[in-house]
Amino acid sequence: MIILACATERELREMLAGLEKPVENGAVRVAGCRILPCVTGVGPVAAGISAGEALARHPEATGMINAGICGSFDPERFPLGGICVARKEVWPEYGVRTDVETTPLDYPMFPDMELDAANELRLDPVFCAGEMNLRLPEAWSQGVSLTVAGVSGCPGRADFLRERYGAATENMEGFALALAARRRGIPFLEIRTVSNLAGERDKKKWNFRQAFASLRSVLPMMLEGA
Ligand SMILES: O=C(O)c1cccc(C(=O)CC[C@H]2O[C@@H](n3cnc4c(=O)[nH]cnc43)[C@H](O)[C@@H]2O)c1
Repeated sequence: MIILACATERELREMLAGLEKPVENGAVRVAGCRILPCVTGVGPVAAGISAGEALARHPEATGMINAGICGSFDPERFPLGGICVARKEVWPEYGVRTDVETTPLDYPMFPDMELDAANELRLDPVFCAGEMNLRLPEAWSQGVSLTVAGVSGCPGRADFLRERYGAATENMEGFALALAARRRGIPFLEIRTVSNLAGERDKKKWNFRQAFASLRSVLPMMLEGA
């Protein structure tokens, strides 16, 4: 059974739209795959708590997908409405903050867990998709995904994060969910659709509707042939 974790009801609804889904003990069966829908709430704290609860309640979970909308640092490779796959998750706010930047703490989040850096998790989306018997279309761009509690609210912050981390996209839950899956030892995939440019405050330039519409195409493509 795969946990499908989305921050909001709306994102979850779009992910499951149009798919046949007879209910089985809270899970839904979609094209032969058992999926447990989970609304995590917005932000890394809510997501971490929700992931812990879901994994405790469902020790039989064999994988986790995090799906939702995101901001893009690179509109050429990750345009509005585009589907992107995280190949690394970074939590840039974990560390020592100066006026200039945040340097990762020497102290690990979990002393019994080795991360790639104190606040980074390398992901392996192709391998994890295979482990979950899912397709990962090659057309979906892969990039570094940042998880923040504070959404980038100006171009300067977005420019800094893009340069510092080689970041492709920004979201508010991915790192927490990836860490929970890593700790449990199950495969993890993060698939997001772009709703806005990171750091762009002009809502007329956002396109949440297009990002939600793109979410509808994600599961059917991943389940093709399943
Ligand atoms: O009020 C704002 O400035 C603002 C800017 C962007 C997004 C929001 C949201 O309420 C959405 C948060 C929700 O969606 C994901 N998301 C979407 N775009 C971004 C982003 O640019 N930076 C971080 N997270 C984003 C996020 O995962 C949340 O679940 C508000």
